[in-house]
Amino acid sequence: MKGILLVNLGSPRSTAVNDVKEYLDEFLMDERVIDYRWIFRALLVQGVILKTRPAKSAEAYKTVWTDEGSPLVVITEKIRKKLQKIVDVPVEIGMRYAQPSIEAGIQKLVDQGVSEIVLFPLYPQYAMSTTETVIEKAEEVRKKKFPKVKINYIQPFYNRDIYINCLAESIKEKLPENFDALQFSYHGVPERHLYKTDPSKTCKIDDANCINSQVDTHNAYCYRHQCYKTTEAVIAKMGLSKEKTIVSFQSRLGKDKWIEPYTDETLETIPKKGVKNLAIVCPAFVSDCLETLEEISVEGKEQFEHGGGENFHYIPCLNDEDRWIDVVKILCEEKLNDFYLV
Ligand SMILES: C=CC1=C(C)c2cc3[nH]c(cc4nc(cc5[nH]c(cc1n2)c(C)c5CCC(=O)O)C(CCC(=O)O)=C4C)c(C)c3C=C
Ligand SMILES: [Fe+2]
Ligand SMILES: [Fe+2]
Repeated sequence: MKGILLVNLGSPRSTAVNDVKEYLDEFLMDERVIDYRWIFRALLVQGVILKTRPAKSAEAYKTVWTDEGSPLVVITEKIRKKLQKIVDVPVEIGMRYAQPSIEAGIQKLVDQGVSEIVLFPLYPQYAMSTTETVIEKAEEVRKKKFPKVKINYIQPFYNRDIYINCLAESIKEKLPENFDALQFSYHGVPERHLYKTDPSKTCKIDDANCINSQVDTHNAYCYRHQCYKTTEAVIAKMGLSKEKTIVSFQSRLGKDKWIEPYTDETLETIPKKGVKNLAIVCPAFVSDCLETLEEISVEGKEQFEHGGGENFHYIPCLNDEDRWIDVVKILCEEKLNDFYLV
């Protein structure tokens, strides 16, 4: 029997400082997130970051938390429920970090008689810290606990027409009548991660070709390339000009160089260049979360206004919109059918 596991990033179990600390410990000790040798990672995470960040992050989580829990987990569960209504195999969720874990999700499917799973990492773009770590973790769990279970993984879908159409329509519907620019703010990653996922090791970060060229052997797994390609395809679909579009990267952590331009700096400076009315969307996230509801909608708005901006319009993620659920269904069904081919 077949089943579907939707995997998202995960959130702390509550906004208590200790729960946020436990979550950040698991998240940041992932070698695909902070990719230093174990000893240096432990020194940085446990010796520095976990001393102060949990209290600060707990305060931020409190501002977005709902009666049902973390927005990210609540929305992922809503996606599951809606998908379950339109497919005829069991659907469960699993989080890469914290609860409900990937292992718990697989266990729930196995308990319903499932032995072939389509696992959907809910990230449009590939990165070590997104798709790669989800597959790595799921394979570890599968080999250790469920060796008889087969898993088919859904690949990044940033360039799939069905997804681009869905995102373009969703943005179009929510755009204000008057806006000077539409900003696409993606979660950032350290520049180093782009080199690490380049199989040919030839990426020149400053070379615009990396962003603009079609997919080739060097950028096939390049997160930044995929973010720019997402933007390019969406604005083409919307009929929006490049001149009215801004791409930037948010949520930096630590002292390393992250991919540029940075969202916070961009928000402060664009009003002086004439962008007084801004619409902003975050297409690295399929569901709203701390990074969109607090970092962009609250902090980002303040940065924009501080820079002289007048109207800041945040465009929500796809969340549980019906048209997105239809895309999830199609992507899952493609992989469900793959099992027949092996
Ligand atoms: C969407 C893709 C994501 C990438 C790429 C990513 C990389 C990445 N993240 C951190 C550090 C943090 N991220 C945090 C929150 C967070 N990150 C993503 C997604 C991506 N991260 C999401 C969806 C969320 C929100 C989770 C939620 O519960 O709503 C946090 C925790 C919050 C905080 O303390 O600010 C950290 C820390 C790194 C280092 C990294 C790159 C490798
Ligand atoms: Fe993150
Ligand atoms: Fe490159």
